[in-house]
Order: sequence, then structure tokens, then C-alpha cells
Amino acid sequence: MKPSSAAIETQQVGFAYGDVPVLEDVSVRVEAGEFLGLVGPNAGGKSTLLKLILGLLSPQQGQIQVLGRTPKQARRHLGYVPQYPAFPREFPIQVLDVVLMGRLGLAATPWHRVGGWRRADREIARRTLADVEAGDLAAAPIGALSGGQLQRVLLARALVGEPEILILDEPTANIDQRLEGEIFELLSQLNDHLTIVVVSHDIGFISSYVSRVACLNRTLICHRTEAIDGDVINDLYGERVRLINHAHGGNQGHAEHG
Ligand SMILES: Nc1ncnc2c1ncn2[C@@H]1O[C@H](COP(=O)(O)OP(=O)(O)OP(=O)(O)O)[C@@H](O)[C@H]1O
Repeated sequence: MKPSSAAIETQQVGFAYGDVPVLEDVSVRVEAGEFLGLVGPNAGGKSTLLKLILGLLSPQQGQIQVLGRTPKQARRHLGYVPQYPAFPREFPIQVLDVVLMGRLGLAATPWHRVGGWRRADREIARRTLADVEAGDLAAAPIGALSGGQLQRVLLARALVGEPEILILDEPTANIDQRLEGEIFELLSQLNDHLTIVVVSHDIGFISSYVSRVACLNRTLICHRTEAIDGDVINDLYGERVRLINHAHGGNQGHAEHG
């Protein structure tokens, strides 16, 4: 594969856990500055594709480039908001320390190991919390946060490493629709200077915010928003899907699993 000028490019990527194939022949190109929504049914392989892009897994077929490099080489330029927080909520840690975790691995000298964070790191962490409108939460214990507050803090943790690409796996899965709108407004603002890839179940909702929607169900069914119609949605989610137009202008429909 020639060095790619895209922010992210996958070519004919295949991946299986053991002998269970999860992704087949997935080729997608995300340009710098795009805000891509990745949608698809449960178990369609969305999280797996994100983990491949992040270099947490390696493809068994095909190739992936991120910022023209291998995913592992590009890792420090990626911010990641995982689907579920990987730390126990009852862990006695303050919000600011959670955000600072996003700076681990950035400095050539691991300052955090030799006597705490530098003042500059703390300042950047505070500023990033303020940027996601969570500046007042710096001293709060992580276990005291609401779902929406936790998502903002995890977003700050992903941003504090000053990434070029932000990758989010269902960032609003556990919060109500009003807060979901607020988070996506924030992402739209961040898209002014960041490439964003966000996984969502809800095509109708995200299509009001993202610049393009790609549909994944083991393979990439569609990667041009304008090509998404009832047939694509049926291919994607099967017949048990209801299509609902969202009041706030979503033009595609809402996939209801049932
Ligand atoms: N570590 C793992 N080991 C084995 N199988 C896995 C592992 N992680 C995911 N899978 C399986 O791979 C398939 C794809 O999972 P993945 O999480 O990528 O899908 P998804 O589209 O993100 O789904 P969801 O919307 O439910 O999060 C599923 O059948 C899942 O059970």
C-alpha cells in the first residue's frame, strides 16, 4: 500500500476472532477534516474496526494506514473515547486525574513517574475540561458523575493528548437525548480542527451532525450518505427495523432493534 494522504484508509481489511469472521473486505477512506458516522447493527463489527484503526488489534487481511503510517505509529495522534469506561467507577480518583491519563505516554520523560504531573500538564487538563464545559468538575470524584458528565470527562481525556483524529464508540449510548444533542454539538465544534469518527446505532440522529455516514455489517454496505435508502437500511438491520423520521431534521430514519 502506497503512503496514503487520507486521515484513515483501510484496504480490504478482514478480521476474525478465532474462526468467527467479524470483518470482511472493508475498504474505507476518511479524509482529514471529515466527521464520519459509522453505523450498523449489534455485532456488525464497528468496535472491532475502531480497535483495528487504533492499533489495538491487527488485521488478518488487508492494510490500514492512519495519517500515512501504521496504526501503532500513529497512535499518539489519536484520541479515543471507548464504548464503556474501562475503569471501575467506584475507584477513588478525581476527574482531573482521569483527564491527565490522556497525557500518559506523550512526554519523552515520564514526569508522572518521577514526582507528579508538571504544572503545564495540569493546566492543559483544566483547560480541556473547560473546553468540554466540565471545568467545574475537576475535583469531583469520578464515581459521583452523571452519565452525561462522565462522557464529557472521557471526551476531555481523549482530547488532552492533543490528537489529530478523535474516535468515539457510541459516546451517547447511556445518556438521554437532550444530552446526546449537547455532546454532538460539541463534537461539531471540535470538527473545526479535528477529524472525527463516531460509532452510533442511530442513523437519523447522527446524520444531522456528521458529514458522511458509512454503514457496516461485517462488510461495508455503503459509505456514501446519499446512497442510504430503505433497501440499504434493510440490508443493514434486517426486517425488524422501523424507520422513523427525527423531528430535528434527520433524513434517513432510526434503526430500532426489536
Ligand atoms: N474479544 C472478543 N473475542 C471474541 N469475540 C468478540 C470479541 N469482541 C467482539 N467479539 C464478537 O465480534 C462481533 C463483532 O463485535 P463488535 O463489538 O465489533 O461489534 P459492534 O458492531 O461494535 O457491536 P455493538 O453495536 O453491539 O457494540 C460480535 O459477534 C462480538 O461478540
